[in-house]
Parts: sequence; structure tokens; C-alpha cells
Amino acid sequence: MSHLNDIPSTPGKFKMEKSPYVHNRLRWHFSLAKLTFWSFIFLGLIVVFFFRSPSSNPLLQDPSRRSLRTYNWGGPAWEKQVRSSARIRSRNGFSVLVTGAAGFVGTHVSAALKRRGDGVLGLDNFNDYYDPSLKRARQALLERSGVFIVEGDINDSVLLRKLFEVVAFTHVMHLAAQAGVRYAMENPSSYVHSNIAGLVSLLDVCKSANPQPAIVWASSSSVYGLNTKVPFSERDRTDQPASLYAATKKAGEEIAHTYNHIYGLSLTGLRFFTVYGPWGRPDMAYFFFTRDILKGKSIPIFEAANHGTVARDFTYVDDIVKGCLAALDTAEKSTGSGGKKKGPAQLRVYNLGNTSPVPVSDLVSILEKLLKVNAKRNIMKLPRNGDVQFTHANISLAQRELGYKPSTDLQTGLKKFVRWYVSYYSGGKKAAG
Ligand SMILES: O=C(O)[C@H]1O[C@H](OP(=O)(O)OP(=O)(O)OC[C@H]2O[C@@H](n3ccc(=O)[nH]c3=O)[C@H](O)[C@@H]2O)[C@H](O)[C@@H](O)[C@@H]1O
Repeated sequence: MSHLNDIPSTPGKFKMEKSPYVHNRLRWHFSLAKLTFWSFIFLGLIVVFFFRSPSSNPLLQDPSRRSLRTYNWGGPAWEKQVRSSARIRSRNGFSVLVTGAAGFVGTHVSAALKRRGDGVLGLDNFNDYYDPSLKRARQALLERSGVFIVEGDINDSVLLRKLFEVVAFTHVMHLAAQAGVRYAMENPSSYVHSNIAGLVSLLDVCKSANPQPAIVWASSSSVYGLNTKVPFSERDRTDQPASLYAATKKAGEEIAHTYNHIYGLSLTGLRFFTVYGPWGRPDMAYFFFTRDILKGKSIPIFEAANHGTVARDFTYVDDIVKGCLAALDTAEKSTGSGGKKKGPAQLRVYNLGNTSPVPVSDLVSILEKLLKVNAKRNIMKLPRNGDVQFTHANISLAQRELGYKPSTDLQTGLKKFVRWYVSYYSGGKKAAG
């Protein structure tokens, strides 16, 4: 017990001459205790800061962050699946990486490419912005036609680099995005995460790939924002976005310019105009109007000031798919290699619309006829949450350069949508909440 007596009551009173070894050991002991104590305090503060309440925790606040979870990928069996899905099966076919392949447009484009013999590999993070079971059902559909979807995020550059190591993609069809105009007010950071950071992450990997792929990607009609000159032409100003969603798509167009200019990436942006159809997005008006009319719930129909009509250039998904394929077919090769530009590369932007706007109230009338149910219409003032009063595409550039010619009117397209909706949700699936 004598050694206990050697320990002074206060460290400052420790007598040096007793034993330098004991002194050093004790000092080390105390420092360690202090360090442990302060580490606990520090960790405690971090925990309190992050988990105080859901609203103060950025990780819980932002659904897109859920897409940062780790995914299982890699290994010989996985690489075999990737290679086989991306294998070209037609003469002069492409090998295309489709991002957002479990999304609405992504599924349709992937299936169309596969049908004509191109190699297609999908990539999707299956986030829960809307019912993920619909994305899983689309995935099952694609799997049956031989398209494999890798589960991962476009922000994961390690995964992207791996995909380019396994497959020398000739093209990238970039459709992964945070969509929806109104949701941008609820969750702004998810738009920055997917539409800006995700795009940069993808382009950065593409620029270093050898060979560099040609890239076609989804911009949006929303970039026209407060533009009042109709129909919207690619030459019109796009510097007055009305929503953060539109601003991130516009930023995407500028980012595309940069990667084209510095690295020689061939880039084509497609401004989609309110795409609808079977396997569509439950957050879009035509989709939840259908659900709510069938449920007997009232539907909010927006109108502008002084009973002004709100209208959209609704575009059927098959027409959009034709535009996407034509953009891929006419895309020139990127000119860079190993991250260095070798010469000027193609940079294009096209409107893909239907070029015949329809008032939202007419859309509802068509749905009423198809569903044989009268809608409970709740006419509301157009909220100031990012919506614009009308959209109308001038498609002459796409017509001239892509041979784009939409052929489905709203009546015909909605008929196909309703047929799909009824069969999908009566087949054991419950209507998307
Ligand atoms: O064209 C585009 O770029 C955009 O098209 C759609 O956006 P939006 O046209 O606003 O489509 P919906 O949200 O389906 O709205 C369609 C129409 O219904 C109206 N609406 C919407 C919701 C509602 O409750 N009531 C209502 O009358 C809107 O004002 C709009 O005129 C997509 O949601 C965007 O992701 C896409 O980028």
C-alpha cells in the first residue's frame, strides 16, 4: 500500500526527487484521464448537435441523404451482370449507361434502347421521394428484358469509375435527378445534391474516362421560368427561374457548357415538357388527380389571377423516348481523352414538347370521361411556390436536327395512362399514397 502514499493530493505538489519513473507514469495517467474526459464531452456535444431533433438534423431532414447509404456492389458475379447488361447486340449499337433507370423516363428509354439491340446498364439510388415500390416494379420490368440496374448514387464517384472500368460506355443517358417543381420549397438541398453535385460528379468521371462517352441529359421546360414570349424557343432567355428546381436545371446547362469547353465532352441537354404516361410519377398532377378522382377526393385545380388559365404542353412519354433516342443517335463523339480536350466538341440544347398546350381544367375533363367519374374540383389560386402559368414548346429545332415529331395527343396518351393505372393498381398494388 506504500505506493499509494506516493501520490500527492494535488499533482502540483508532486516531489520530483521521489521517482522520476513514477512521476512520468502518473503524469501520463492524468493526461489520459483528462483526454478521455474531454473526448467524452466533445462527443456528447456532437451527438447533441446532430440528434437534438429531427428538424435540426440535416441527415434526417434530407431524404436524398438516404441515398448516401452504402450499397452492395462489386465482385466477379456483379461485374459479370454489369458486362452482360451493357453488351451490344446489334451492328453499330451503343453501350449506354442510363442513370435514373428505375425512374419514369429512365425505364421507358432503357427498354427502348434494349429493344433495338443496344447494351444498357441502369443506375439508380431508389430513393423514397415517391413510393419506391413503383421503382422496384419498373426494375422488375427491365430485368425481364435483360437490363440490370446497379443500385447506387451518381454522387458516388468510386462506383462510377468502377462502372467505366468494367464497361467502355459509348454514351451516357443521364436521367437521374430530383424532379418536381413544388417539392423544392420543402427540401431544397435534395435538388442541389442530385441536380448539381450529382451532375458534376458524373461529368467529372466521364471526362476522365477513356474513351469519353457522349452524354445526353434531362434538362427541363422549367428553365424558361417567367419568360412570357411563346412558344418557348431555345434562343429565349432562361435567366428568370421561378423555382429552385428550375434554377438547378439551368445551372446544369451552364455546368454542361463548362465540361464541354474545358474537356471536350459531347453534351446534349433535352428540355422535357411535362412528360406523362404509363409508369409515370405519382407526384405529378395527372397521376394524383386520377388517384383522387377514383377515391372521390377533391382535387386542387390551379388558376391564375383574374380566372386566368393555367396550361401545360403535356408530352407523352413515347414521344419523349423517340426524342431521347434521336439525341443519342445524332450525338457526336466527345473529343477529349484522359481528362484533356483535343478539339471542339458538340454542345446542344433542345425542347422536347408536344407544342399544343392544354389547360389543366381540360386535362381534368378528359380524366373524368376516361374514368367515368365526376371530379370534385377545388379551384384554387396558383400558389407562389414555383409553378408557372403556362408552358408551350417551339420544337422546330428538334424537328430539324433530331427528326423529332410528337404524335400523341393528350386524349390518346391519357387513355393509355388510365389503362395502365387501373391494371397496375388493381393487380394487388395499392394506389400510391
Ligand atoms: O416540364 C417540366 O419541366 C416539368 O414538368 C413537371 O412539372 P409541372 O409541369 O409543374 O407538372 P405537374 O406538377 O404535374 O403540374 C401540371 C399542371 O397541374 C397544375 N397543378 C398541379 C398540382 C395541383 O395540385 N393542381 C394543379 O392544378 C400545375 O400548376 C401545372 O399547370 C414535372 O413535375 C417536372 O419534374 C418537370 O421538370
